[in-house]
Amino acid sequence: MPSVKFLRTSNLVKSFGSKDVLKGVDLALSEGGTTAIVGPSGSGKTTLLRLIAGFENPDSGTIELNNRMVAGDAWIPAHKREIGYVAQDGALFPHLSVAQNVAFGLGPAWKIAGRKANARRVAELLDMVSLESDMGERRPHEISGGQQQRVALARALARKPKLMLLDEPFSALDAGLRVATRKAVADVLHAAEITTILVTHDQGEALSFADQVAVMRGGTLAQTGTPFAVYTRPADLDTAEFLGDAVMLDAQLQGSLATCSLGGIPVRHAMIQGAVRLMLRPEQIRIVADGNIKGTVVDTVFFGPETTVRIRLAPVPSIAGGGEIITIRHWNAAMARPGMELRLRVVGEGVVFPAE
Ligand SMILES: Nc1ncnc2c1ncn2[C@@H]1O[C@H](COP(=O)(O)OP(=O)(O)OP(=O)(O)O)[C@@H](O)[C@H]1O
Repeated sequence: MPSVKFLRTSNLVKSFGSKDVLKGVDLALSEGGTTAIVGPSGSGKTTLLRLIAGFENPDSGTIELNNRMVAGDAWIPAHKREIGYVAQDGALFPHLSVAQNVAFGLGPAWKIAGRKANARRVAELLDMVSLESDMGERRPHEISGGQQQRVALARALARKPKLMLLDEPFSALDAGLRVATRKAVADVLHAAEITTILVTHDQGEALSFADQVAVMRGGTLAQTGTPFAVYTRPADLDTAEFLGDAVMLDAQLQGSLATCSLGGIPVRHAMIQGAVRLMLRPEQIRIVADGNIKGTVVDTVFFGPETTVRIRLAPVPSIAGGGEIITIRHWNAAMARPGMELRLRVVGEGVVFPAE
């Protein structure tokens, strides 16, 4: 029997004019979980989020939320779905103070509760997102981008939503603030046990934020799984390359051993045999003092904490292979200078795809 899911979209289809944006999306979320929908620009991520929120109607397919049909065979409007929504730019009202922005999120309850109760609740919400209550007097332009996003979150939390939808809420922030704000937002949502969907085109953000990652491409979900599973066992080549840097080599697969210029690499769950494309993540390839696999440094790029190193693999006469250029990373720039000959070792398993 399938497990009961908090949110389930079934075969969701949506077009705008002649453009087919969603071509049958099946997504299921467990209660309290965090899902990241990641995919290239234009793949349909925001459209999916807007259908779930109730801002748009699907052409076909259904959405069930918390044991209710909300779209498809029935229609529950956005304001009755108990959903919070934080947009890319926070969308705060510029003419209202921070406290007034948050109070707006209380909705009709704001009119019923007394002034003191409202002020208390606003202070509570600001505290939840780690903002000092004296910030309440300020206007949005008087606080930082990260603080603005936290105010937007406080406003979205005001009505105690069961599901929080975050549409690229960190993308306008600079790198340091982005990481800190993301962590703060994740902690708040986790503590409040709110089921969350984050839309992002940033792989690192998706992998670090969520316990389920759904990879969207061309209006369908190419793969859904834990961050570890989608990163280490991508379902296809495009997903492999979208989720991070990949070292791709031609290989011959026999049983569960792929033979290539980097030696014999174990492969799990191989569905094919013979000529394949083998994928390894760069961090699986280590520079070692001693070993059979040789390569020569072509060039390097220094990034601070790490250096990317392009290496031309030595010829391997036994398989008529070698000569490929691979890119790996190393923490010590001095270990790899152009022209140096290195020894390499592969750790872990590879993933294979049909040969092109
Ligand atoms: N209201 C609309 N009318 C017409 N076309 C639309 C509408 N909304 C979205 N589209 C089109 O649908 C496609 C998918 O858009 P969507 O915003 O869902 O993608 P996305 O994956 O969120 O992209 P991005 O990361 O760039 O925001 C795009 O080609 C977009 O132009």
